[in-house]
Amino acid sequence: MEVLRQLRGYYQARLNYLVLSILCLAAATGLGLVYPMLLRKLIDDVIRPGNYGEVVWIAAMAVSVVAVKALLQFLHGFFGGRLGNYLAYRLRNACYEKLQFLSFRYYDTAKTGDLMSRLTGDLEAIRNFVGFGFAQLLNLILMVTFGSAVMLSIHWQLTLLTMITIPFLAGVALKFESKIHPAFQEMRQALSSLTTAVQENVTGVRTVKSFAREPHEVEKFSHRNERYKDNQIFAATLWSKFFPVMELLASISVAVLLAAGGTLVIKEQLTLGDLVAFFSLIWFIIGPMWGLGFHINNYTQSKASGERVLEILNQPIDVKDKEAAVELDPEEVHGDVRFEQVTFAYGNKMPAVVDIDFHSSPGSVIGFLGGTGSGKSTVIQLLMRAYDVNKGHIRLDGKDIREISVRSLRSQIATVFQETFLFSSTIKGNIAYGMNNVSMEQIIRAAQLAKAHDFIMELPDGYDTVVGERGLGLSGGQKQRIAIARALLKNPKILILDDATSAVDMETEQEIQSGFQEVMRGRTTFIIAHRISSLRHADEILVLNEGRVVQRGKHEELIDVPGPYRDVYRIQYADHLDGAGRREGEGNA
Ligand SMILES: Nc1ncnc2c1ncn2[C@@H]1O[C@H](COP(=O)(O)OP(=O)(O)OP(=O)(O)O)[C@@H](O)[C@H]1O
Repeated sequence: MEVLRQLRGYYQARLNYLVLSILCLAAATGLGLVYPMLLRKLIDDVIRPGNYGEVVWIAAMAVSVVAVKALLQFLHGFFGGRLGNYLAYRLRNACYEKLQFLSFRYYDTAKTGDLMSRLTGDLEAIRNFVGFGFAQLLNLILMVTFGSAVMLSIHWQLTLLTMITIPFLAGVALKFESKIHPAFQEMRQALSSLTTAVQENVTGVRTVKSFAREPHEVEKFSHRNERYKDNQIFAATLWSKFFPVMELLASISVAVLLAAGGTLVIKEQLTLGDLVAFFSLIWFIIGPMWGLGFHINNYTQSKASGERVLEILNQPIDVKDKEAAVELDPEEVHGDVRFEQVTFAYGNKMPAVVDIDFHSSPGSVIGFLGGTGSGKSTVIQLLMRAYDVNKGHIRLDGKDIREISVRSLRSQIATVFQETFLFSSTIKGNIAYGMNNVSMEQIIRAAQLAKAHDFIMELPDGYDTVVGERGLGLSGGQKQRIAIARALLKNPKILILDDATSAVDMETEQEIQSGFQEVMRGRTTFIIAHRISSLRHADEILVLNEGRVVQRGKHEELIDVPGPYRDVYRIQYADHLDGAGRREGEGNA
C-alpha cells in the first residue's frame, strides 16, 4: 500500500473513479445476494403456498436485479478502466520525461531491456491492479463477509458445518499460487532467452556465418527451446491438478450441505427455501477461494512493478541546474573555454583525467591526441556537463559551467560523435533534428558543407529518403557526414568533433576538413582524432596519456621534439618521411 501511496500523485485527480469503481462492484456484489433471497421467497412464499400470481413478480424482480447488477458491473469496468489507463498514461509520460533528464552516469549502468520492461510490462501490471485488481481484492473480502453474514443469519450451525472445507480450499489456492508464480517467472525468462537467441542470431548473422557457427547456434537455440517446453509442461501439469482438487474440496462442502441441510429440512428446522438459498450462497464463499491466490499474487506483483517504476521516478539527477542558473544569451556567447586543474573519476574508479589545464580563445582549434582510454572523450564530456568535475573548474567566457543552465550550455555546443546515431526518419529530419523553423536551404547548405549533399541527391527520395533504424542502408562514412551536417546546422559557438572523421577515407576527410575551415571560423573547436592529419592545423594540440597532458603545442613544434606525438606522426607518415623523419616539405628541418 506504501507504493500506492507514493503513486497517489499520479491518480489523485481521478480518485473519484477509484471510489466509484469500488462502490459499483460492492453494490453489484450486494445485489448478487438478492438472488438467493428471491429463490428462497419463491419456494417458501410462492410455490409451496401456491401463490401463482406472484411467480411473475418474482421472475420480473430476478430480471431487474440481474439487469441492475449488469449495469453496475459495466460501471465498475468503465471507471476502473478509465482510472487504470489514466494512471498508466501519466506514469508512462513521467518515466519517459525522467529518462530524458537522467544524467549520463545513470545510463552508464542502465540496461535497455530492463528499462523497456519497466515502461511496458511493469506499467501494465500497475494499470491492471489499480484499475481492477484492487477493487477485485476488496470485492473478494466483501463477498465472503456478505455471504457468510447472510448464511449465519439463516442458520449459523449449518453455516459453520458447510464452511468446513473453506480453510483447505484457501490453503490449496495459496499453495498453488506459490508454485505457479515461480513457474511463470521461469517461463518468462525462458521465453526471453529464446527471443534473445533469435534476435542475436538475426543481428549477428554475418559473424555466425563467417565463423561457420550455424550448428552451434542451432544447438544453443534447441537447448533454450527445450527449457521453455519443460517449463510449459510443468505449468500445464500444475494447472491440470489445481481445478480437480478445488472442485473436489468444494463438492465436499456441497455434500455436507446436502446431507446436513436435507436432514434439517426433513426435521422442519430449516425451510426448503432456506436450503436452496444456502446452495446459492455457498458459492459466495467458495468462488473467491478459486481466485484468492491469483489476486494476492497480482497484488505482490504490481507492488514489485510499482517499486521498479518508482525507482526510475525517484532517481536523483546528479547534473542539474542550480537555483540561480544562468541562461546564456546566444548573441553574447564568445566561446572562450578554460579548463583549470580539472580532475574527474567515474564512480570509484581511478581518475579518468587529472589536472587538465588549458585555454582556448574564441574561434581557436584545440586538438586531442592519445591512446585508447587516455581520457580524450572524458574531457569533452566534462565540457558538455555530462558529468560534473570532481576538482577544478571549467569556464565558458569566464563563468563556471556549473553556474550555467545545462540546457543553455548544451545549446551552444554541437558534437559529432565517433558513432553516429540516426533516427528512423527522413534524412532531412535527421539533419534538422530537434530544430524548428529551419529552411530547406539551410539544411542543404549544411549538407553541402559536410560533403553529404551529393550522395543524398543520389538516394531515391533525396532529402525525403527515410533511413532505417540506426541509419541502416547508409555506409559508416555517409552516416557520419549526416551527423556533421546536423552539427553544422545547429550553428554552435563550440564545435566538438569526437573522432568524427574516423569512418571516412583520407580523401573525404580532407574534403570535409576544408569545409570545416569555413564553418569553424568564429567557433571554438575541439577535435579528438587518431589521425595526425585531422589535428595538424589546430592552434594547440594536447597529447594525453592515462588522463594527464604529457605534451602540448602546435603540430610543427611537436614533431620537432621527441615524444609520443612525434612517434605517432612517424608511424602514420612512415611512407612519406625524409631522412630526418619529417614529411617532405614539412617543419623547419
Ligand atoms: N562511462 C564510463 N564509466 C566508467 N568508466 C569510464 C566511462 N567512460 C570512460 N571510462 C574510463 O575512463 C578512462 C578514459 O576514457 P575515455 O573514453 O575518456 O578515453 P578516450 O581517450 O576517449 O579513449 P578512446 O580513444 O578509446 O575513445 C578509461 O579508463 C575508461 O575505461
